[in-house]
Parts: sequence; structure tokens; C-alpha cells
Amino acid sequence: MFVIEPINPKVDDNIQHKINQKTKPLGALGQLESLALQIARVQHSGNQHLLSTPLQIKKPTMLVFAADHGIAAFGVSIAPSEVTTQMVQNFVQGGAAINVFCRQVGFELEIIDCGILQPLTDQAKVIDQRLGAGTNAMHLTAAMSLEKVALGFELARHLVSRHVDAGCNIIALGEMGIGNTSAATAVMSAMLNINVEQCVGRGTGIDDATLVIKTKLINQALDLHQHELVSPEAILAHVGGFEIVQMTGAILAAAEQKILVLIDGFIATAAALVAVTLFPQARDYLVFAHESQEQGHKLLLKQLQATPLLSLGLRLGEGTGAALALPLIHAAVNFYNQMASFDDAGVNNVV
Ligand SMILES: O=C(O)c1ccc[n+]([C@@H]2O[C@H](COP(=O)([O-])O)[C@@H](O)[C@H]2O)c1
Ligand SMILES: Cc1cc2nc[nH]c2cc1C
Repeated sequence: MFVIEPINPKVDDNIQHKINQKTKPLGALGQLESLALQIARVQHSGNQHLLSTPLQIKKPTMLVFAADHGIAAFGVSIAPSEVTTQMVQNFVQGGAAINVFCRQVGFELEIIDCGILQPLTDQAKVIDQRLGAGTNAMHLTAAMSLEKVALGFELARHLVSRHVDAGCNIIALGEMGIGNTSAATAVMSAMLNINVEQCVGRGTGIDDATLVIKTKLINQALDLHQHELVSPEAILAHVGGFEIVQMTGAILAAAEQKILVLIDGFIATAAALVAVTLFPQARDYLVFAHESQEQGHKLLLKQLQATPLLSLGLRLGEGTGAALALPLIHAAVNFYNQMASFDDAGVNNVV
């Protein structure tokens, strides 16, 4: 299992003092200030000696986890499962939104096949971490076994370790998987014990009639497995998805390695909920990039006490919101490292 240390709060006051002494009215950089505080807490890890070392963003890496979902064959999305593989091919060819934004902001992009229905014929540019060829339809049987959840956690842990060993100190999590808003909704509803109706949304943009079917099938899945949903791992196994499992594992691995994790939209946030429920101390390492248009995301973020950086009405997934938030992470790091203090600049201290 994961070993995750909580951040030592010993130097929190020193960090806050440094932010307050920058040449600006107190708090005037708004959310960038709490972001800088969080990044400094992660990177200084309570160590007085590290206070004078600059914050760093090293090898920012976007991990996009792709998988298919059995429930997608029952009319819950605008698209068939084949689109998952087609989009993974698009990622490999560099033509998707996530490719464009990663190039723009300087993210390394890695695509992980966690279990798409039809693997690519040329897998060279995709990391093979397949847990199956799509999950089982969760309203008929468990999506996967508990063994697959454990295996998914371990695969994600190795993936994150490889990047940390190569010098990366911030990962972002995105996903691709037709049907995965149904799985994420079921996970959210089961984890928080709230009605499906409060969690479910239109995903890729389904109409009213499809939303009725989607809500019914998710409720059916939760009813079917109600006595089995006894732990976060059991919830993932019965109503989760291969990409949700591996994103959960990646979050826990990143927290274990004490690096920042930038969380994308609704599905990645559902994984964050599972991770933080398993290990509350993992929360310190998470930055929530944006509020998605998906109906349940607002409530999910609230449960995680998260104030997302952006609100652009995105509902694409792939990690697009997380990619767009990277310049804000740089802004927080740069003001912390480079702005003069009142003393340095000879400006009257207004604090
Ligand atoms: O990230 C989000 O908040 C988000 C919201 C709605 C849809 N998506 C993407 O759309 C797909 C899932 O939608 P659906 O309707 O097939 O469940 C999947 O590939 C996600 O990346 C993503
Ligand atoms: C075309 C398409 C692209 C996507 N990217 C993420 N989810 C998606 C769903 C569809 C349908």
C-alpha cells in the first residue's frame, strides 16, 4: 500500500510571511497566493533550510488515461466506444485539443492505454497498462475485480515513479473514455452517499431522453451492488473504470513522492475523491485546474474543499483544463521566486 506523509506545517508561517512581504497590498494576488503557498508547502516540506531555495516546475507531464466502459453499449453517450480508440489514435498523431494545448504550454504528453476496447495496432507511442478490453457493464455485473483495482494502483505507481526518477515534479491527470461520466457519477454517488440525480450530467452532450436512460442505468448499477460497496476499492471495482482506478493510483503515487498533481475535470476529480478518502493527507498535493460544465462537478469540488483555478465552461476532458492551468502554476512560482519584497525594493511596507 501507499505510504503518504502529511506535509509538516512547521514553515507555513514563514512561507506566508514571504508572500505577504512582496510589493503588493496584502492578498492582492488572490488565488495565486494560496497556490504559491501550497506549492511552497509541497516543495519545502516543512524544512527550514529549503525556505531560501526557489520553487521549481520541472518536466511538467500530462498523463492521459484511456479506457472503455461496458455501459457505453447501452445508450448513455452521444458516441460509441470505438471513438475512444479513434481519439487515442488522434492523440498519437498530435491532432487532439490536448496535443495542441500541451504544445502551447510546455507539457510533455503521455497516453496510457488502461483498457480501451480495441488497442492500437501500432502501440509504440502508447503506454500499455491494460486491465482488460473495457470494463463489464456495471448495471449487469461488477465492472472489474478487486484484483484489477490493486493491479491498476501498482501500474500507476510505477508510471509515476518513472517520471519522478526522470526529474518530473508536477504531473497532470486527464482521461479519455466513452461512457466514463457514467462510471464517475456512480463512483461519486456511492462515495458521498448522495442521489445519482445530484451527480449525473450530460457528459459528451446527451439529450433529455438519453439522460433519463443514463440515470436509470447508474441507479440500477448502484442498487445491484449496494451490499458490495463497502470500501473505496470496492466502489471502484463495482462501478468504476480502468482509467479512474489508474488516476486514483497516480494521485496516491504522486502524493507518496511528494509532487504536485494537477487535476482536470469531472472524471479526474472523482478519482481524486477516492484517493483523498483513502488517504486524506494526499489532498495537500492536489491542485484543481478548472470547474467543468458537467453538472456534478461543482458539488464534487465542494466536497473536496477545492476552489478550481479556471471556469471556462469546458467539458472535453483529455486533460485540457489542466493544460490550460499550467501558466497559472508558473505565475505562482514566478511571483514567489522573483517579486521584490518591500525591503528589497525600498517600497513603504503597507502590510
Ligand atoms: O472532464 C470533464 O469534466 C468531462 C465532462 C464531460 C465529458 N468528458 C469527456 O467525454 C467522455 C465521457 O462522456 P460520456 O458522455 O461518453 O460519458 C470522456 O472521454 C471524457 O473525457 C469530460
Ligand atoms: C470526439 C470526442 C472527443 C473527446 N475527447 C474526450 N472525450 C471525447 C469524446 C468525443 C465524442
